[in-house]
Amino acid sequence: MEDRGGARPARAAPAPAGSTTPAPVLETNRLQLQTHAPSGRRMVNEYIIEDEIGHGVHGRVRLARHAETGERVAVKIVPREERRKLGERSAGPLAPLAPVTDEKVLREIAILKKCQHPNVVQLKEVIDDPQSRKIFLILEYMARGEVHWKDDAGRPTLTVEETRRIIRDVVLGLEFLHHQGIVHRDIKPANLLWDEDYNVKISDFGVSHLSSVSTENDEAALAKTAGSPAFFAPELCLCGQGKKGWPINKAIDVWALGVTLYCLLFGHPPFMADTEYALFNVIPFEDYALPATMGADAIAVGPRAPRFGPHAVPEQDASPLPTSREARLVRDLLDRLLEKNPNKRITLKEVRHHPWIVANLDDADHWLQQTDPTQMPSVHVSREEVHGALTGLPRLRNQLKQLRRRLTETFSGPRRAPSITSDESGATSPSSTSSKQSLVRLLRGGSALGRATTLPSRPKMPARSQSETQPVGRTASSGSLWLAPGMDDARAGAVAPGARAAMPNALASASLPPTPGAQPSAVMYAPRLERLRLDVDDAAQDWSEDDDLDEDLESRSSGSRRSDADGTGECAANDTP
Ligand SMILES: Nc1ncnc2c1ncn2[C@@H]1O[C@H](COP(=O)(O)OP(=O)(O)OP(=O)(O)O)[C@@H](O)[C@H]1O
Repeated sequence: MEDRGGARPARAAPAPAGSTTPAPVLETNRLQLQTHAPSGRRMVNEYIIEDEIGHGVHGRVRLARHAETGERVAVKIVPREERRKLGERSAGPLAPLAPVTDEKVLREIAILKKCQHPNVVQLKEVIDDPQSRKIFLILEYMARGEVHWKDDAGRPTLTVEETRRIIRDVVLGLEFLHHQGIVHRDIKPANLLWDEDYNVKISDFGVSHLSSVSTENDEAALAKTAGSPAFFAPELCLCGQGKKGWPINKAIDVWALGVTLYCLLFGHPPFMADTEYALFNVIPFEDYALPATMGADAIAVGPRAPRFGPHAVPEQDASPLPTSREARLVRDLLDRLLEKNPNKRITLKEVRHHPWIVANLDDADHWLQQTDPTQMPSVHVSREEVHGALTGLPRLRNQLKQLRRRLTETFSGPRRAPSITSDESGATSPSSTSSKQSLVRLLRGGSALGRATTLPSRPKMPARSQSETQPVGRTASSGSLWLAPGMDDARAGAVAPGARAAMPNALASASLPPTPGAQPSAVMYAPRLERLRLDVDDAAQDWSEDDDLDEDLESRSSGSRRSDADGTGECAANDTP
């Protein structure tokens, strides 16, 4: 793996916001684990799993490579929680546990799907197999990892110009998020990742807030302390002490941006204390000090003692500050970002226009125009989309209900039974066994039903093995109009014309209007209809009741299970990464 830190060479000009065509986020409902024969590494669907990059509260992040295209991605492996299923409480402690996806993870996925911006880490695919205990988030790989901003001695490692570029990128990403109604809530250097070309992107939406999906009012949700205390805004600290007053809104991210700017310039945060409690009393009430110089290039900016609070130095006693334009501008920006009162704090739009931010740009006006988030389409994520962010059993049950209703309507609704006709290939209705297989396949394909004709074109994916009896179901969501699973149940139940080709013959022909002149035998037909209904019930049973699906998954995919040393949860026969 290449160097993920170190010196930062000049980089290519970043793509302006909104200039890239958003790639659709793939939703894959089927996990296939196998061994990549040439390397002996494990594969998760098309991705060859390589080294661990890091891990957070929710799981590990592994580097991976697409087997066909060679593209590198980061795979965030998130375990589901195991919980007792509803309705099985009475069965006692021995009742099997069901994998449940953490609400936070669902929210992170829903938010990431919405965020297609050059300065936000891009989600490419979600592999969510209801049979697996893990969810796999395929993210754009940020080759140079976290932004490195201080050395072991706590000195800044970035020059002032490098800091400006980083902050510029963060401002664009953050302004875009706010424009989408998302408050990140954990802006700090550790959540800023560098790509190969040293473009900075915002990552980690684990505690982010999206007002359109929140079940409580925005302020109450935002007031819950989340993130890192050193980056907490004064209004959050006061609220934590039970003192209300200032509103809690997206301005908390602007404050955290100010703390981040300070960290990058000076190698330490502006407010420090021995305990979290003490820190909560410093942040709202004390001014910050300025060191003598900023950046690795040690540009004069101070020193300046706090102007208010217990350590304040009266103005007449303070020594004059350096007057370079750079120093004046950066001090002005810091003061306005680290304004205690959120009502008076600078807005992100003002930050983007601030002379320190636009300094040294070839054409500041053009850049400002290109990076205006109000010129980008706004997308809406509903509460349903968060819960439908993944393929869950509730959605599957819904689809089954829809399918059953359709079958019932089709077969027993009309007085005249539909014709049993041959399809284009000359095949007639399938036998009950094959219809069951087809039906199960259809159901396991999940959202393929009714979606096939609505999908935008997708990136080329490698062909799957023909022997695979349960194909990976895929859907894609378009750049700004989301067709998130579960979002539109009516659509899931409707059979689009193009989707018929993928349906079992009996279902396809049954959903077509009766063929004139055909003479079906009601007597011959009735048992078949009954059989199909039973098949639907069987399939529902398979998917909602079977708790030992992980074993099934393993045996299907890779043979014997070994350890979970790689964090993927499921192991291929060859266990060596
Ligand atoms: N897309 C990515 N490309 C490269 N490295 C990444 C990527 N995403 C995460 N990482 C690395 O993996 C580490 C863990 O990331 P992750 O988001 O899981 O943890 P975290 O920041 O602690 O978040 P959480 O609190 O949600 O667990 C990060 O510190 C980062 O260095």
